[in-house]
Amino acid sequence: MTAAHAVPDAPSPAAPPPAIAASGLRKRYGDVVAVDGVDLSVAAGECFAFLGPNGAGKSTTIAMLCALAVPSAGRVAIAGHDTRADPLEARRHIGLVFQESTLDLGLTAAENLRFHADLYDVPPELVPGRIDHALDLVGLAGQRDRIAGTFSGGMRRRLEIARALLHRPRLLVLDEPTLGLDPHARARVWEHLRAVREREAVTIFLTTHYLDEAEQCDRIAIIDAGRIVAEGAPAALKAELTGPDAAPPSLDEVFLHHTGRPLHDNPELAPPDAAPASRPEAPDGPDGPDGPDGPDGPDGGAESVRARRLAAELRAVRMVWRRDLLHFRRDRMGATLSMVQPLLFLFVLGVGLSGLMPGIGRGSYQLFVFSGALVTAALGPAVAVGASLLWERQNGFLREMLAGPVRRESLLLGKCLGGATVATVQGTLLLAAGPLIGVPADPVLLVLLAAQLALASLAMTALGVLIATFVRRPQTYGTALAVMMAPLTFLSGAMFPLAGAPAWLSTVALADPLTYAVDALRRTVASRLAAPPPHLFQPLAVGSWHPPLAAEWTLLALLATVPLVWSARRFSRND
Ligand SMILES: Nc1ncnc2c1ncn2[C@@H]1O[C@H](COP(=O)(O)OP(=O)(O)OP(=O)(O)O)[C@@H](O)[C@H]1O
Repeated sequence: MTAAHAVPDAPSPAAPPPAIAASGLRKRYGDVVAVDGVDLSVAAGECFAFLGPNGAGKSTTIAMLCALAVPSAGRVAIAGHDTRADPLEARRHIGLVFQESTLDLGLTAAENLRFHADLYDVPPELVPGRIDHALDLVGLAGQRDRIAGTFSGGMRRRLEIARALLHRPRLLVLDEPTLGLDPHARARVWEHLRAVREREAVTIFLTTHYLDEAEQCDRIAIIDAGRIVAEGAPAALKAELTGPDAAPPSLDEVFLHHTGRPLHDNPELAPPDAAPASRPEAPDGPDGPDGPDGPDGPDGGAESVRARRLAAELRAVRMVWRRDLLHFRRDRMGATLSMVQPLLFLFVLGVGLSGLMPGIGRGSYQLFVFSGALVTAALGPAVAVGASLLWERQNGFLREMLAGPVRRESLLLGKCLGGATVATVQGTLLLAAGPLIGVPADPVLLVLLAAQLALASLAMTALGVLIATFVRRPQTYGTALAVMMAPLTFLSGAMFPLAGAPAWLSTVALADPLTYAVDALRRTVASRLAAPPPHLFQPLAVGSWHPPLAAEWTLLALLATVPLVWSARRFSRND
C-alpha cells in the first residue's frame, strides 16, 4: 500500500488538510500517564500503522483522535476539524472499527448498515446504494439479509469495515482489525482493505500487532510507554538502523531496537504462517453510487448547518427508537413472558386476595388491582432499558453509537422512547383484558389510559436509565432492581388501598414514583364506573389534600424529564 499514496513533503495551498493533525497529546488516568506528548500528522490518503507493545497507549491515542476521550493536554484536528471545538463534526469524518465487535448481532448485515447510515445522517435516498456498494467492497454482497450473529469472526470484521465506510469518512480508523483471526480470515480482511484503499478516497490509520501488516502501510509510528519512539516509512526505519548500503533488517528488529523487546513476546500474537495476500489488481468499479464525496458534503451557512444538525439529531433519536422496536418485534418470547406477571396479578392475585378482604367483592377488587396490573405490565420492559444500556455499553452497539456524530442526549432520548414505547404497548395489550373484569369498553377511556401508561412508562424508563448511570455492571443493575421492584410495587398501593394503611406507610408510599402512576390510572378507571366502591377508589391523599389528576400527570412528566436530563449529564462517552 505504498507507491500511489506518497506523503507530500510540504502541503501546497490547495492540498486538503491532514486527515490527522495531533500535537502534544497527553492522557493521564490518575497516576497512570497512558499517553505522554504524542505528535502525529497523517496526510490525506495515507495508510498509517500505529505499533506498540501491550499497554503502550495505542487505544488511548485512538480514543483521543476519535473524540471519545478528552486529552489531558494537546490538540487533535481531524480533516481540519478540532475535536475539542467541534467533536461532532470531527466524528462525522471518521469511520471507526473498534478492537471488539460493536455489531448488533441480533440484526441482519443490512440492518446494521442501515442504522449506521441513520446515525451518520446519510441521505435516505442514497442508503440502499451505499449498503450494496459497501457490502460488495468487503465481499459480503450475498449476505445482506443474514443475521450478523451467525457470521464468522472474519466476516464480522469485514462487515464492521463496510459499516465504518458507509458515511464516506475521510479517515478510517481500525483498532487491531485482524486480532484473533486465523491467517485465512486475516488475508481476506487485508484483501478488502486494499480494495477500500483503491476505490475509496480514505485515509487509513490502524493499530496492529502484525509487522507484516504494518509493512504494507506508507508510514509507521512506534509508541512505547506513551511516547512515539520511531516514525517513518518502513524502508526508511530499516535503513536508519543499518545505513543505506547494508542488508536491511526486518521490521521486527526495528521494533526491538526502539522498544527494547520484540513485538511478539505474547505467543498469541506470533506471526501466523500465512502472510496477507499480496496486493491484488485494483478492482474496477465506481467510486460508489454517488461519487467520491457524495451530495452530502459540506454545505453553506450557519443556519443551514444548525438545521442539518438538528435534523441529524432527530434522525438519530428515531434510529435508536426504531432499533429497540425491531428487537421487541423479534423477541416474541420476551414479550410473551413479560405479560405473565400482570396476568397473574389480575387473575390470580385479583381473585385470591379479594377473599382475604371482608366485604369486598371479587369483581370490585379485580377492578381495583387493574391499574396495578397495567403498571406491572409496563414496568418490566421499561426498566429493561437500563440493563440493555449497560450491556450495550460494555460489549455492544452502544459504543458504535457513542462514536457517532450525535449528542449523547439524543441517544438516551431514543433509548428511553424505545423502552417507553415497548412498555406502553405491553400495558396497552393488557387493556384488552379490561372488559373481561368489568372495565367499560369505552374508546375515550382506553385512549386516556394508554396516554397515562405512555407517560408512566417514560418516567419508569428514565428512572431505570438514571439508576443505570450509577452502576457499572449490568449484573449490579439487575440486583438493584430485584431489591427495589417488590417494595416499590407493594408500596404503590397496587394491591391494597393506601387510605386504609397505617399513616407511616401511606407517607412512605408518597416517595414511590409508582404510587402516582397507579393512582392516576385507577382514578381514570373509577371516573367511568357507574358506582365505584368508595373505600377502594379513594384518591391519593397528601395529608388532608387530594392532589388533582393533573398534578399527578405533571409529577409523572417531571419524573420522566428530570432523570432523563440528569442521566444525559452522567452518561460519559469515554469509558
Ligand atoms: N480507563 C483507564 N483507566 C486507567 N488506566 C487506563 C485506562 N485506559 C487505559 N489505561 C492504562 O493506560 C495505559 C495504556 O493503555 P492502552 O489501552 O491505551 O494501551 P494499548 O497500547 O492500546 O494496549 P493493548 O495493545 O493491550 O490494547 C495502560 O497502562 C492502561 O492500563
